[in-house]
Amino acid sequence: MKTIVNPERSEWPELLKRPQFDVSDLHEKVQAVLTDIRQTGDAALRKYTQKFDGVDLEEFKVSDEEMNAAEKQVSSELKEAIQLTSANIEKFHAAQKPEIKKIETVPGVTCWQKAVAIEKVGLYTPGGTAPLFSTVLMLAIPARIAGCKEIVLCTPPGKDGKIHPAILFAAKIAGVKNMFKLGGVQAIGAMAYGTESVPKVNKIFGPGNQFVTAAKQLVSMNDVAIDMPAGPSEVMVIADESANPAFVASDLLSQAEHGADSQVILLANSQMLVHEIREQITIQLEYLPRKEVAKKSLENSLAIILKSQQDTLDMINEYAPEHLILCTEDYSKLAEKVVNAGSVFLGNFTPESAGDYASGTNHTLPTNGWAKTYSGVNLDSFMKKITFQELTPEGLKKIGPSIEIMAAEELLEAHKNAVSLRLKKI
Ligand SMILES: NC(=O)c1ccc[n+]([C@@H]2O[C@H](COP(=O)([O-])OP(=O)(O)OC[C@H]3O[C@@H](n4cnc5c(N)ncnc54)[C@H](O)[C@@H]3O)[C@@H](O)[C@H]2O)c1
Ligand SMILES: N[C@H](CO)Cc1c[nH]c[nH+]1
Ligand SMILES: [Zn+2]
Repeated sequence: MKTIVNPERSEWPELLKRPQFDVSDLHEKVQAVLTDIRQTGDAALRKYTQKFDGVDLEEFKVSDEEMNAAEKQVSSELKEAIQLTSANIEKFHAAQKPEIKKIETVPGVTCWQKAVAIEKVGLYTPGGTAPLFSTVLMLAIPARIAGCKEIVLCTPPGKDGKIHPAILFAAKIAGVKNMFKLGGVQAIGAMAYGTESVPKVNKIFGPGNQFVTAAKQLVSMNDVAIDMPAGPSEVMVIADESANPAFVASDLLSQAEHGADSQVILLANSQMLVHEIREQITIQLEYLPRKEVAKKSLENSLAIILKSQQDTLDMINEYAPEHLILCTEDYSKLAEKVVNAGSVFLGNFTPESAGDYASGTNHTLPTNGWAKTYSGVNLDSFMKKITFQELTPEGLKKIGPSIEIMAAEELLEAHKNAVSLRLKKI
């Protein structure tokens, strides 16, 4: 992790770039796999599951026996933790249900919008290097609360053709019935086009590696909607003298351990503080099973010393982090001015892991600066809104003449007639 002191604003764009990997032929390769899946369905899924996951699968669908067997393999402590987490995710997302508000824009003209669940959704849970069963809960619980009729879940099989029991248990708790052993591009292609064994969906959700992200982008051009670009995890921590260096180090490491392509950024107000946090990183790193992954990610990462509060705020909003942790004396004031971030964590006792697992907020969040325009997954992501309107004759009399004038000016005589004919009958 390099330290940079008071960089010039002109240097910020280069400094704040996410790690770049050579993806020049990525889209071409991913497109070839997608085309094969579209044309040959399950046969292609079999071929690429063998090639990329190293396993021959006859059946992709997870059976009821597998689901039930998993329940016995999960410890009671883990089951309790999953149940507590699920209850909190449920509480937080159920509270997001929109109310129908009927608005009378002028007397006799009533308009309202109704949120309706997307009928068929596809959820992806990464499983390449870590069994992210928490992602099952983050996606499947809001999908169920929204009322999605068909929920399809894909996650990669291990070399033994099995899925981690905690992923299966989480899926069961969340009410998922249609689950498939498919990872990477195979999963995204199958859900986007449908195959003999996998149903086609209307919208695909979930994070994943560069292959998953590229496949989601490609299928979203013509075939299916997607939630957002959710790529390699990242965190930005803002610290001053009130921050606990050990806590800050643990938060930086918690996102660094996700993948070699993750990025963590520390914004501090003194060299001394950066030094203390670095010391803690060195100590804590030694105990991490994923130390090598975290070390690689720290090579993509930065400690930046900024003296001015305004610079700190501007840098947060310029970087638009997936996760933002504010460990400063005046964190409430600072939080109010944040306009670009996926999820914000306030104070010394709010670790980013709380949002990853158990507080109730969603951990599927926009990365790579997309927090400037996208929200994280929430109940709305699983719904679309239909508008309704009803006019009385009195209402049509009020707005009809304006419609006639505008339609005529746009040279759309049929539009005008639709009003004029009715006005003559009132
Ligand atoms: N932003 C978020 O909300 C969020 C949440 C959790 C995880 N993540 C990110 O998700 C990612 C998880 O990645 P992962 O790799 O562990 O799991 P993954 O499930 O995304 O990918 C595994 C799949 O990649 C495919 N694959 C591997 N090598 C390939 C190749 N050479 N060509 C084509 N396909 C190939 C395989 O089919 C495999 O099943 C990490 O980058 C992590 O940071 C992001
Ligand atoms: N931090 C990840 C999102 O960037 C989500 C996650 C899942 N498990 C642990 N963490
Ligand atoms: Zn995490």
